[in-house]
Amino acid sequence: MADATRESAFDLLTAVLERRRPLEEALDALPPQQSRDRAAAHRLAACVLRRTGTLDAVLEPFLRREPPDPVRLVLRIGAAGLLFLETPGHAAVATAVALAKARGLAPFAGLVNAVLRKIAVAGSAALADLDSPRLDTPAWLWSSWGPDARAIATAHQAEAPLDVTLKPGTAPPDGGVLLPTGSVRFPAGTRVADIPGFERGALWVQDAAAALPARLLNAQPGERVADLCAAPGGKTGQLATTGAAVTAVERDPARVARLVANLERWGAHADVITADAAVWAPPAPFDAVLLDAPCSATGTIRRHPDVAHLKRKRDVESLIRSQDNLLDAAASMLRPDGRLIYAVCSLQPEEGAPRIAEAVRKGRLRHDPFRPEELGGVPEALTRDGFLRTHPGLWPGRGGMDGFFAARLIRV
Ligand SMILES: C[S@@+](CC[C@H](N)C(=O)[O-])C[C@H]1O[C@@H](n2cnc3c(N)ncnc32)[C@H](O)[C@@H]1O
Repeated sequence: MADATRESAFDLLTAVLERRRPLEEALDALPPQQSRDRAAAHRLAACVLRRTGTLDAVLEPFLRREPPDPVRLVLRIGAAGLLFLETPGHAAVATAVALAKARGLAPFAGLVNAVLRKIAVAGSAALADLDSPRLDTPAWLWSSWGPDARAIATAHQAEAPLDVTLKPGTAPPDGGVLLPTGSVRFPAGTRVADIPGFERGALWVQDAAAALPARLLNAQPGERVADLCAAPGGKTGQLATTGAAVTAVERDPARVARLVANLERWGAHADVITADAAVWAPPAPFDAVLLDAPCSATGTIRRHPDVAHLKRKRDVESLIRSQDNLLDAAASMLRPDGRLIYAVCSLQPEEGAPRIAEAVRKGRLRHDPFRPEELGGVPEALTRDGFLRTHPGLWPGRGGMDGFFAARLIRV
């Protein structure tokens, strides 16, 4: 019998690569009988997505002709186990052969067996001389990242650590490392539910870089603050625990429900509005607005390796139109001299500085550069123009961080 983890991983990978569904969505859609192996299947599928180019390069010399896509998937799963997940050779080969049979690919079982046995014999020597960071990165992304491409792509090869944001007054939990920016970091693979304080809502999962935009807004007690595009609410939680009066705007009702449940668990209060932030008008202007705009999310590839497979260059072109619209809307919500933080979890240059230039050109906002003391914990993320630019290659000795761009604008 094929093993359930590999069958689930095969189904997850088919959903992502054939049906172009996000990996998280595919995980949620696993039938209940497969959900027991969810974590292991997720890890295996994520490894294949992270290392697809390398796995195909390793398989290449052993394939005389192009196998059907599902057979290639079985081979990638088997090779990932052998080369990256320390699966013993005989187990990786036997489970891949069984998987081929279970998924109606019995005529290819002999091929799977022969190819994987050869890779098992070669071991890590099969990886020698391969430029993995480059092989595992789509060409359009590599070229868009300029001189940082190799550092970013190298960081993408490893599983990301787990970062949490602490509610003010919470002591850093045991086992975590307090980062210079205030987030607490746990080793990759840590289950958040196992961290003391999680159950009582004293902390929530948020990458160290993702925690910076809300800090840079510097919300003060009593200020009226808006959080636009708010769900699942990591940034709303940060703002609400400053004592500011927070209004969170989110358009997707299912995600609003998650946001409300999260705020309740954290004991944080915000007025939650279900609306399109590009058209919603507040009853009175805000002192400050955080706009965490929808984006290509390429800054989260190390956590969501499916993004590198699913996003296309043309997606960025349509996203920047909605970013410009949301910036216009955010400007309209601010009082004179009110401040706006624009943030995106993207590594794509078009979603960063040019959006700020466009907003400034329209005349209602001016750029207010971040000062070095505001980014004391991560000075390397401050650009010469006064923007925040993080990427996974920063903090190489500490486990990196997600890719974020942020800028501050003032209503004139
Ligand atoms: C990057 S996520 C936001 C993450 C969130 N700020 C946090 O820190 O947890 C983007 C969110 O924006 C929402 N969204 C996208 N376009 C929107 C719009 N025009 N108005 C309101 N919400 C929007 C999406 O439904 C999604 O929940």
